Amino acid sequence: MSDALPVVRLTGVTRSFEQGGVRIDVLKGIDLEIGPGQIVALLGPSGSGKSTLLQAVGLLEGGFGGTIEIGGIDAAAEDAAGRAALRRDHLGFVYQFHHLLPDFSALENVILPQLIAGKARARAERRARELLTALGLGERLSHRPSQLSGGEQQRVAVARALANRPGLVLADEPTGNLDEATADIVLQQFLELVRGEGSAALIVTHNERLAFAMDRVYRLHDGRLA
Ligand SMILES: Nc1ncnc2c1ncn2[C@@H]1O[C@H](COP(=O)(O)OP(=O)(O)OP(=O)(O)O)[C@@H](O)[C@H]1O
Repeated sequence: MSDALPVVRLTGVTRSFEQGGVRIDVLKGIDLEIGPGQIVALLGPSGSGKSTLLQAVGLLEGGFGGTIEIGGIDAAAEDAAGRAALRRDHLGFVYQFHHLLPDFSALENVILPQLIAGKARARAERRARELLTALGLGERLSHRPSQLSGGEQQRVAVARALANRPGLVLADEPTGNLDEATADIVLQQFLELVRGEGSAALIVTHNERLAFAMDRVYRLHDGRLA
């Protein structure tokens, strides 16, 4: 294990929900450390709290106990703007459904987050072309999401997540809405690209075979990681 700073470190992270007067403890004390470039699979039955754990790392929601550090910075010590900056500078997101902007082309969907992060247009476009081409979409740059297949849409979402070179990519069942054969191909391409880029990743998946091709595999069970 190198002594490089982990991209994320969770210490004793907890999360409970209260519904109709009943309290459920979904996360009961999660310790997790992911180093630079490490690809980590997260498995677990439906309702075990995988998405909740990704939300903790994604800093989009409050209500978590314990400590969440991103790039060595304690997220709880930051205000909303500080947490937004941590997300922008360190994290990329891929969801089960792509959430691409429908009125923009594949290329523009990958350029946009880079412009928001302050990159110059020409550089952002070069990067977007490079990523989309690596994912086999070099001939689909000007297609809108509705003109792309489900697998192609998801690959654009992958390119978008990687556009700003995040230290950590968070992926919540990134191929969950695709048929099995397409899901396999897209997840493999995603893994190869993440590896090539040197990003770390935390990937929720039901694909045990591909999970075991990752660097580490965790299972979430009864609120804890094993
Ligand atoms: N906002 C909420 N309010 C109340 N309960 C919630 C809320 N969000 C999640 N839960 C509960 O927390 C538990 C974990 O949900 P979560 O979505 O994290 O599971 P998951 O492992 O991702 O499941 P799946 O594989 O089905 O997506 C579930 O019992 C769910 O009902």
